[in-house]
Amino acid sequence: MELTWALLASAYLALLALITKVFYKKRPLRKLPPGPKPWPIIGNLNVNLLSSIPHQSLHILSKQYGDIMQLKFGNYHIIVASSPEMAKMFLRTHDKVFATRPALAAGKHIGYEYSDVAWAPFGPYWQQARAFYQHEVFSDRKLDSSEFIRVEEMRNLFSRLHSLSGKPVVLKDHLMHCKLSSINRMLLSNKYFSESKNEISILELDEIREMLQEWFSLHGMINVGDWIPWLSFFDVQGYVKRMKELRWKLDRFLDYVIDDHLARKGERDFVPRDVADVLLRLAEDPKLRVQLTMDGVKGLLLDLIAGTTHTTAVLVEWAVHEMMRQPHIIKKAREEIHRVIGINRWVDENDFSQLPYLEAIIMETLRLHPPGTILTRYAMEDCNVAGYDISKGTTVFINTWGIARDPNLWESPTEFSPERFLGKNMDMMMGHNFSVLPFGSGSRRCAGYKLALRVARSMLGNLLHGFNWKLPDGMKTEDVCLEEQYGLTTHPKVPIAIIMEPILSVHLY
Ligand code: HEM
Repeated sequence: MELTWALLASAYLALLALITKVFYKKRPLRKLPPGPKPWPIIGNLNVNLLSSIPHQSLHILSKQYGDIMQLKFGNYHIIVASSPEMAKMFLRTHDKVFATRPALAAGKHIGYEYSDVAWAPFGPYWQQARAFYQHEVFSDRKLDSSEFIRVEEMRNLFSRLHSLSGKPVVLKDHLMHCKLSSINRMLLSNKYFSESKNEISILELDEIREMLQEWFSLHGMINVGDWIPWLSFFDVQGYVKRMKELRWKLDRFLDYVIDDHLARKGERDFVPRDVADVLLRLAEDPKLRVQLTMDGVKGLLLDLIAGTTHTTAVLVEWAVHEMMRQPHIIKKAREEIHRVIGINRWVDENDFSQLPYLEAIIMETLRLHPPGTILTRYAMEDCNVAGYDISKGTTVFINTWGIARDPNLWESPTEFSPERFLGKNMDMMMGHNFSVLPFGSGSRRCAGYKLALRVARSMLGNLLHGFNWKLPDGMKTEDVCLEEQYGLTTHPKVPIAIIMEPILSVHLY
């Protein structure tokens, strides 16, 4: 009897061993980057990360865990890179593995089902869309031919500021107004918003400004439903509800623009006159490598409109905030401009090569206040990075804000000092020098940097050239706020109101 039991027990154990061997392959040990211990269910999505400014929290965490660290958002792995060496690993060495973005709710709802360039997954559609931008919008020829629009709109801005001289103006609103008018005319041949009660249009200026503000804010939120999918149904933070509301408003605007263009297309002797016309013609092209849908047309237009209005306005805004705290920089920059340009004309988009101090101010602003503080990537396959095993499906954050403030790389890193860039070339900001990456790097580098730089240089240059800047009575230079408001573009938390006093001849305004 005992022998039978012993035989049965041995047979059972042998069977168990066989099943285990067949069904459970031994997992090789994976080497993972260090990181804080995740909590059950939420992982490291703790209150600190959700409520604070993410690039600042990640910067602090990376000091403890190193320049490559692992977090968990819900059940998903996140890798944070915080040094030039690690940034280079993801953006250059393994660019092909990480050349896509995670599919988050913002991309679905307000990135037109991932059909704009910024959200589109790496592949033929994204390549086709970037090539379209390159040829139809950002080539030097196209940018030169639309310069007159930007010049006209900038003059309109200066004449508005001239009429408000002596009164405090919230510069941010005026910069966005100007950028919005320019880009809509460049892309759509029309502004499509009204600037006063006497004009009638599909939207008022304030409405479109608020829509774009919301677009940028929602892109910057950490939406818990993206990382804990079973919670997405409840939309606990209400972000998806806001995205859907915004999508409705965007559709109303963009459908109107598209219908207006389609109506003109029916006219005799029609020739495409703007980017929207060309996109609508492509949407009907059966030979296109990847079909372009109406959502795609809207997504591609929206990227350009939003990309231009906020980013460049935020860059100029930060420069003004920093300079108002150090008036000697304003004086030095204005002296350079008046010496080189004289006082009888405005600064052109092409004058920058003769204005090294202005260029250094823009570079220093891009270092200290990169409008996009974190670059986002997504692993398309398993990859070994710096000896660590990164699995397919991992999201990667590259904290460019933290890198550009690293005391090991930059002397007095939090100090605004344009002098550090005197004699240096803007090329170093274009993704080759991994200690300063305001436009990103690799395949997903900013598509619109050429336009951005033309606009920022002439805008900031002319604000210095044509106006004295004064703080309102009772406000001291040290009162100018440098706190950040996080979003897809991180902008000053408290917008500055300054008094702009014209200094050139009246006929120029
Ligand atoms: C100061 C101005 C600007 C800054 C600092 C800036 C910065 C950036 C950054 C950091 C990225 C992410 C790059 C990466 O992931 O490696 C980006 C992407 C992008 N930017 Fe800009 N940008 C600016 C202006 C513009 C303008 C004016 C446009 C268009 C009119 C634009 C269009 C885009 C697009 C479409 C992408 C997505 C590229 C892709 O995923 O393939 N940007 N930008």
